[in-house]
Amino acid sequence: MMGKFEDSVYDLIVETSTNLPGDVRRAVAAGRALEDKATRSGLALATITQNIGMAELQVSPICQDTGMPTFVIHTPVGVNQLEMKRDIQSAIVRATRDGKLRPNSVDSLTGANSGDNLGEGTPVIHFEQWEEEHIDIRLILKGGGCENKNIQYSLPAELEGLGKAGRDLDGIRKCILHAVYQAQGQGCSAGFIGVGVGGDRTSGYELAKKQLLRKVDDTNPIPELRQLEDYIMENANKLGIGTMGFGGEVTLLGCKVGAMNRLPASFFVSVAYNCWAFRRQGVLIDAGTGEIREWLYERGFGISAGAGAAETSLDMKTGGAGESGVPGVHPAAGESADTASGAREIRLTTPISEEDIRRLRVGDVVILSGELHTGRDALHKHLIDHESPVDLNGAVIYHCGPVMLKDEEGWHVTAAGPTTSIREEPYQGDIIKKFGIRAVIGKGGMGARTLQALQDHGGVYLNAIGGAAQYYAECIKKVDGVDFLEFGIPEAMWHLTIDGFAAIVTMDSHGNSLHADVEKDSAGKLALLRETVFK
Ligand SMILES: O=C(O)C[C@H](O)C(=O)O
Ligand code: SF4
Repeated sequence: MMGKFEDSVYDLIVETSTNLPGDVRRAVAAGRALEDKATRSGLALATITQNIGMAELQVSPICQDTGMPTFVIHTPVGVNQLEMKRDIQSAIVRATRDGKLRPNSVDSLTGANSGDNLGEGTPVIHFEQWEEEHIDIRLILKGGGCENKNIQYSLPAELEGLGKAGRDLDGIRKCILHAVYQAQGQGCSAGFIGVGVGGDRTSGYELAKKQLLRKVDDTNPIPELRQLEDYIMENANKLGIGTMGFGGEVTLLGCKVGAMNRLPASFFVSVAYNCWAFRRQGVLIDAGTGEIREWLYERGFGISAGAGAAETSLDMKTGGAGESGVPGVHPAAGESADTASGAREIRLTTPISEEDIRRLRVGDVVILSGELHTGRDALHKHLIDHESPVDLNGAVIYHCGPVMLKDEEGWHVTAAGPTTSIREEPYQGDIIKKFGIRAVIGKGGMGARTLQALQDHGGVYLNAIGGAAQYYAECIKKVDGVDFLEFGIPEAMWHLTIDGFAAIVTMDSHGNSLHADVEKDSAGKLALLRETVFK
């Protein structure tokens, strides 16, 4: 029975992880059309577009964080759901082995990575029955960085900048604006949000996530909610947060709101924030054979996420491998050149001297060559009271948990974008000083303690483009080694040789932080949206 079902689920997983759907690509293209090309956000969007194309072409993960696989399934009465569950699990294991999913299931008490994406609570599978003849199976791969920016409000509430949010449509409006504001660039804006109004704390979030299954360009059948969605789409972009929190015109690409009944005492507004790498797809499956009958969202093939005109991504600008994959010519080492956006472009090779670092300013584009070392949560915690296995003097630490595959020749990088840096805020400043690190690469920015350490010691924070996992994987030329593989593949310390790795200085050694500036500026803009809109 259903002999092809496992293959069909495997195909759905690969498609979801590697080929961004048509409606999402069109939303990214619409965003690009609104953004000034010659800005940091314009560059970031161009890089994102390039990455979407590379992932499709190479059938490789769009982002290295392939998220928590979440299936929403409708089956005809009488279909064996236990058998389906086993097939889904084996498709997940196969997709992980093939590098289409990163091993992402971690034991919460021991920290052990199961290695195959199976474990207590993973994957998430919601079954429901229906009286149709086919099986409808939808999959969302939502990464941890944007999941961390989900937020739930309990009304009435007092919201920063917006004042009182009551139990009415205007109160909901304020919650949604606040949700976009508090995410800043950390969930890899420009994002998509699903909002659940009502329910309890659990069903409210479920409703919010279900909104993410709607097509980006659909219209809400409930008039008040349609109005609210339109209002949010128009006004959230006035916050000026921009792509990756770089500041700019485009912060939100989609907003979908649903409502359900609540208890008299509770009024929850639950917001599910999804990054631009909005990976969800679905298939209609023949309940007899298990074969795919139909894709439920337009597939991405041939749909440009670009705005049409030929524009410059970080990569093309710096003369690296462009969309054609043809490497260009880099300026000589250490040479700086001015670019169309007015940003200075500076080439550095590791190890980096204090003098070179002190010359960098917020807004500079740095093109790195040499070696870098990945490190995220487990490593930072470890380094606080242990020595490093390699010399980190003048070194570059990359907040990254890559997708890696091993064959006879050794390890290969399959996807390697940055992770959210703010999680390392409690450790980073001390670690920079203890080991003499000169540059930290990540995304979303860091806080006051790190900024102080950068100033005291002579260091910079470089913001890479979140989700651009194929783009960065191409800059990694060699895997030199690995330490702490026992932390699991994403958390291990990978030693990598890079060439032409481009990122933007967003915190420098002179006390400047673009993140602090954008946050302050957007707080001011949020307060302008305080007046009641829905009476
Ligand atoms: O885990 C990762 O690699 C990235 C994560 O999704 C993040 O946005 O921080
Ligand atoms: S790194 Fe960014 S794009 Fe990737 S899952 Fe995290 S939030 Fe999404």
